[in-house]
Amino acid sequence: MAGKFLHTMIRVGNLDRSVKFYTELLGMKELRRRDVPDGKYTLAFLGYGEGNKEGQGEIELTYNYGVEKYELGNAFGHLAVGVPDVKAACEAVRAGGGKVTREAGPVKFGTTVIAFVEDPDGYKIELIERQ
Ligand SMILES: C[C@@H](O)C(=O)SC[C@H](NC(=O)CC[C@H](N)C(=O)O)C(=O)NCC(=O)O
Ligand code: NI
Repeated sequence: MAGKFLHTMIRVGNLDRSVKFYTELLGMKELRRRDVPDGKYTLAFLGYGEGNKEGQGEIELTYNYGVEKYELGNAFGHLAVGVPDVKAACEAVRAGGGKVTREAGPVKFGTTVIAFVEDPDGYKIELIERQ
């Protein structure tokens, strides 16, 4: 079956808090937002460049009215973002009040430089060094 990866959806407890994190600290752009009062939820789609329009994946932030916290469980791993300089990206996240949970350095048993940061809901985001 032909297909195209479009997005990953995560539920967040405060939409503007998450949009601020992904745009101001990770450099994404809010591409569109859709409020669905009948379903009591709001969606915000974020990504780099034009997102799906230029073949890039997007993150779909889902806010359910009045739900401020979720149990993340032990199944979710991480989202991954490619950046030219992981160490600098970690410093930018830290300077913006974000949490770096694994400092920049070669991946265990490998050579690619990675780091991990957490978003405001505690979802892990892997930063991978790539030009
Ligand atoms: C726009 C598209 O990418 C969507 O994912 S909307 C799908 C819709 N989402 C929700 O209902 C989100 C709120 C819900 N309370 C939740 O937390 O998942 C959805 O899942 N619709 C169900 C359906 O059967 O249409
Ligand atoms: Ni979706």
